[in-house]
Amino acid sequence: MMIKYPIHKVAKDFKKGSKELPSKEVMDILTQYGHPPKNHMQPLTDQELSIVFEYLTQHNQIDSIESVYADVYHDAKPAAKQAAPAAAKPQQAKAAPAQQHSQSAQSNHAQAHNKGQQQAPAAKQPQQTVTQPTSRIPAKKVVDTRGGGSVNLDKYDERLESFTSEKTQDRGGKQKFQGRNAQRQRGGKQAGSFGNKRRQEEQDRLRRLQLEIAKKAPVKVMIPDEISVGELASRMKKTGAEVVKCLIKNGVMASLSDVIDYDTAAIIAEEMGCKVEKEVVVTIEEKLIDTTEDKEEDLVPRAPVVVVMGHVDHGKTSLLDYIRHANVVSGEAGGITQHIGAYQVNVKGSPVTFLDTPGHEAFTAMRARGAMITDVAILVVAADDGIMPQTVESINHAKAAEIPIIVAINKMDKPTANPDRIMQQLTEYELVPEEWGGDTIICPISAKTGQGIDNLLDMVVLTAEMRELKANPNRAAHGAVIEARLDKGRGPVATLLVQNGTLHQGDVIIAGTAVGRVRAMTDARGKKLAEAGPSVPVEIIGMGEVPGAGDEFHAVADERMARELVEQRKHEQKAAAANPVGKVSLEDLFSQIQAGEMKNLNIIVKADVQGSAEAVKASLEKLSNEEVRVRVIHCAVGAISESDVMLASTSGAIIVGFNVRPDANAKESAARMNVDMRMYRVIYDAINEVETAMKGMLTPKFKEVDLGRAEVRSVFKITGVGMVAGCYVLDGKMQRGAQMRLLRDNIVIYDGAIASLQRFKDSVKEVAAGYECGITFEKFQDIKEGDIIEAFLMEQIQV
Ligand SMILES: Nc1nc2c(ncn2[C@@H]2O[C@H](COP(=O)(O)OP(=O)(O)OP(=O)(O)O)[C@@H](O)[C@H]2O)c(=O)[nH]1
Repeated sequence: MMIKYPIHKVAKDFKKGSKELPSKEVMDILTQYGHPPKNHMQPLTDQELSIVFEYLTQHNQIDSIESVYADVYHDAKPAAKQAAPAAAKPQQAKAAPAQQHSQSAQSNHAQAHNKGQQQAPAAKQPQQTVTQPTSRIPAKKVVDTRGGGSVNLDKYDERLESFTSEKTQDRGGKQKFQGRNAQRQRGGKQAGSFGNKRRQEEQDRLRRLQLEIAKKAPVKVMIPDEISVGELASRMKKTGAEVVKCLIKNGVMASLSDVIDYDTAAIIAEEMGCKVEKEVVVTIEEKLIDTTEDKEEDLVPRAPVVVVMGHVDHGKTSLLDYIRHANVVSGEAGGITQHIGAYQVNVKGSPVTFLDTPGHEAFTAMRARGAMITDVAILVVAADDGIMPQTVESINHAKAAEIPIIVAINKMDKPTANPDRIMQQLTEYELVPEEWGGDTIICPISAKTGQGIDNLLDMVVLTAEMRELKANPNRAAHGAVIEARLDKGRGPVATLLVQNGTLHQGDVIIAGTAVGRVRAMTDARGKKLAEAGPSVPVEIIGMGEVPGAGDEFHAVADERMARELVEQRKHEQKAAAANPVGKVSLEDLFSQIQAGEMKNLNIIVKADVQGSAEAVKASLEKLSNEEVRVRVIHCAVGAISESDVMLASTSGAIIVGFNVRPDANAKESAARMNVDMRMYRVIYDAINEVETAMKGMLTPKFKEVDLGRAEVRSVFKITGVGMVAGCYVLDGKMQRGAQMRLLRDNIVIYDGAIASLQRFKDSVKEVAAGYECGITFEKFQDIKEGDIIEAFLMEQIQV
């Protein structure tokens, strides 16, 4: 059958680079193979077309067939559309026979070819010699030149596909090929109908091949941290059912709308033949806040930030005041007049920043909020007093924050001062003075006379130098909010400590959930500043609302985005309040140990007497094994306070109370911060529970559910009944039969059950808050006015 496909059209359809192929080149090929055409208008026969086609494809080879089919697969739709023009169809239909003919054409005209090979300059390719216009297309070199982009063969898509499908058969052997060829040559209509059938088969085979190749060329899927099953399916170009099936196979029962995590999704995607890439979702925070590490060469030394801690009345405020007012070594006029929460002084040319809020509460409150702002702690101990409970707390807080401690033995002007005794006591807390061979700097001072304060400041500078504190002033400011309040005239006022970068007037800052522009900046001397570098504390106005003390602040470039981030943070805060995150608890201790997250189990021990505190501490520390070291980071006598809870929260510790109870604030903070508090009355129970928890054998069966608290206001004796506590219910309710414990100064005096509950003369089941009642206890008579009764129920926990 003749095809009306003239030479010039063929030449036009074969592009060479961006140019059309000259008709002459096509004519040359035909001449070379013994079919000299009359002119460029001559329509080509099937056979001639095959020769041209094969010659061109032979001389424009691509690297691998897979790449061609991968393209075909990916561009399946557009390719199909482009292949549609009706004019192309007859030629495509002839594609298979054309190839078959090519063999005979080539063998018939081998001679002609050999002679004419040098006459085909257009067909020459630099990497190929034309000496072997091979008799058939080699199995692995093929077909399409689209890979090289030099020939536009869109029109021949289907033809090429047919060729390739034949090529897949070629692997079956030459004989088969020849057999088919012979059959074809036998010719006739019969062959035509066979041809149709065969073409169908070939197309089917091609489709299968394409599918296979598509599988080999995996779809790349981007998977975020979480993804719904439906979305995953669509990204993998699979059906939802397929994905659900694969999930079930992997033991995950999920429907299309369920959200699965990255790990699960990645396993499924890989199993389904996809190439997985993690989709990194950039949050507003990441976009807005520059968290890149500073390069060493950008860093310059910065002033140390110092906190003053110690027991009540040991002279913290006096020391800070002395430094602030005398401004001893700075020689600057004026002195510091305002209290803004922090100030900076010069010590022989070296600036030192002091947090002007004495005590560890403020310090711990900031740490609890994640602000690590201090570099050095000055521990003030009164020379005439000694180490007191808050001194110990301060030591433990500073140790937990891993900052060096300089001890200032204060009140040295007093005749009763006994620094040696204090140094002796300090050794018990691993603070061994330098003069005794340790590494703790001890400075005897008097905040009243100023004695030794120069030396103390020198030591601070020295300690800071050892730490090589550095920052990069040439970047957007970042730091912490030291104090914040609402001023009637000026609006929100905040003291910021710049920790890195430089804060400029006019900067947009975001601190916690507050955002605003720095309208004005002043230092502790009331001096206006245009900018503040690292370790410089400044008071600023211009925030939209009052930020929280301890909040981190960042200077940012985009105010609109900062406002968006604030909204997001507010939303997250709400969600977090509703669903507090777990910290350390005995229940999940074992899993944390196993997951390698837990190397140290930090414990805070509070007990009723020093002896038991020490005993509990020693016994707990003995539980350390190769995997976990049990560290008692704070051990003291007295009720569990809010400060203990904060320390626990910041150090990831659990609190063990031995014969003591938390006070109301501590209880509330522990619930808020999710700190695990365990109360025991027998040392053995405490040891046993921590030990079993470490072994993962803790099976809590009961938990306490608080009912309420009542205060004993009077005690009277009723014959036949015994001592009756006349009580006022402070909160919650009292309930007959409930468990109770009797506290005296937050020390547990007795625990048992409420035996009877009376309202006037009536025996009642429960009494609510705000009412008075009479309570008797089983087997306990030693009730005193002011005692507190805590009522609770033991509720079974479903394990
Ligand atoms: N003699 C003498 N008295 C001092 C010295 N330092 C402080 N004091 C006195 O000790 C008392 C307590 O001093 P503060 O500076 O208020 O002590 P603090 O540690 O800040 O106390 P709180 O703020 O209550 O925690 C005051 O009456 C001071 O006058 C000192 O070096 N020598």
